Amino acid sequence: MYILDSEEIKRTDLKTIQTGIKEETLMEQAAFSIYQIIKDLNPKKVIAICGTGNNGGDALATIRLLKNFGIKADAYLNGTYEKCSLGMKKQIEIAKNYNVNFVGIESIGDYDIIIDGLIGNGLKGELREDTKILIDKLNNINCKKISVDIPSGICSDTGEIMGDAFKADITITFGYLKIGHIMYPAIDYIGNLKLVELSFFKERYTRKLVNEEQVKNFFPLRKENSNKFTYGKVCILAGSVQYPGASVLTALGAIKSGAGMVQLITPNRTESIINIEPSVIYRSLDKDYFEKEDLEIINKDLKAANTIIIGPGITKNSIEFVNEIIDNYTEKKIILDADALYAIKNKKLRKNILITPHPGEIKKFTDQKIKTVYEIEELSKNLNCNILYKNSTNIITDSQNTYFNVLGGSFLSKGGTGDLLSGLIGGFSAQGCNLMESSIISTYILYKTGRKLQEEYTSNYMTPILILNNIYKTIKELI
Ligand SMILES: NC(=O)C1=CN([C@@H]2O[C@H](COP(=O)(O)OP(=O)(O)OC[C@H]3O[C@@H](n4cnc5c(N)ncnc54)[C@H](O)[C@@H]3O)[C@@H](O)[C@H]2O)[C@@H](O)CC1
Ligand SMILES: [K+]
Repeated sequence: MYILDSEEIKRTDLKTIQTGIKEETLMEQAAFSIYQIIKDLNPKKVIAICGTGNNGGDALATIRLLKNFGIKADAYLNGTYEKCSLGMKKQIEIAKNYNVNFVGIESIGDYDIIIDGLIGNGLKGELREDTKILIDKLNNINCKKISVDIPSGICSDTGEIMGDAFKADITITFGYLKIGHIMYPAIDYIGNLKLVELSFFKERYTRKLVNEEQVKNFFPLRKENSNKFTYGKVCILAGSVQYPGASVLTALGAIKSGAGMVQLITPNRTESIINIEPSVIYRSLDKDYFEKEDLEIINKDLKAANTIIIGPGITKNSIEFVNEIIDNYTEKKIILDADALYAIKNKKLRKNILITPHPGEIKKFTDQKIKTVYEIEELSKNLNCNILYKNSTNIITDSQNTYFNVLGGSFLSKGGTGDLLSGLIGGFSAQGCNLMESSIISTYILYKTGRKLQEEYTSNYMTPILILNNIYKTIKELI
């Protein structure tokens, strides 16, 4: 499923109109879908709060339909006729022909459903003071709230709250989801999100939502006629005397993803991995941290792998070591996680490298302020590598194509989940998936499993190991 920004939506609208489908046809389709959703709620009295743009037009057309089909429905126009868009002016004319009642601001508390048609895709900058006051008033009315397209006050491109925002129980949008629908803090204002189709001219776009169908397409299937070499080798450079557990979680993630061989190399002694999972090929360098000169000792191990994971638990002491890995193993797929990210400051990377920062880790390698999907895509372009940005909504990008994963939740907010995720990504990469595909599959499996378990175990009780031990249930749904 494609995710569009406000410009792409406008372009789609224009292209559709250029094919010969009129704007009012699209508006009527939008209104009819909203009408059907509202009708099923059995309302007694509905009011639409209409702005002067086409968002107001959708809301007003809905009121006209409700009234025409016997439901009490009025409208409030926030502005003057003169200020209205052509589409909205037309809707006002039609509404008058249907005797729609336009009420004053003093009456808007008397309804059991409020339709928010103030501002949609046309929001520009921070909300005007008078609009903020109106939205605050609406938010304090106790009734069911429905937003047309996107709650007024939310930026369609980022999901930011531009001063204030209408708090909806249901948001009904058209044709495509927008970036603003799937990012925090907007998600807290959107309520139940419903997507309805319009006769839009369909095209290909560069941003998509991660869903089961996609993951099934990328998932590496296994053949009966195969051996361990069929599924690749991943070499993990992780851990330190300070963080011994991180390496264990990474290795377990890699092995349970289906990689043919998983080698774990730690500076410190973490022999316990053998007791937990004897199939892991384990090697300790018997020291506190990785250092540059260790490369000679482990060169053969790294050469034998197709994927290298480096970073979980290594600490800042190993920056030079990480740099050597990046510079000397250019033909390998490399996943740089956690403290390995310190090494990439001012470095040009490669297309076969993935970095996996969470918001707090961005400052390990750039002073740039990174928040929006545009900034992440730009960062990917500048660094010349793939990025998995681990925020509440995950963003996975190679700068050309971007995927959003919205399945995460508070069950992930625990130390160790990131280590496990790196292991899974490395494991799928070893099996032949590219780093984007591996990130998409791994985040999907981990988050979907966590989401299901959370219902039984609660988010508090969840641990990375609990999720890992159950990922087979999600994998079964994919193969
Ligand atoms: N293909 C499409 O794009 C379609 C769009 N439709 C509707 O049209 C909407 C877009 O319509 P428009 O482009 O006319 O724009 P909107 O109606 O979304 O926004 C314009 C309105 O917002 C107000 N506004 C903008 N910035 C503001 C600010 N900072 N503070 C206070 N008020 C502000 C303007 O004064 C005006 O009243 C969509 O959200 C959707 O509801 C539908 O009719 C169906 C088809
Ligand atoms: K709206």
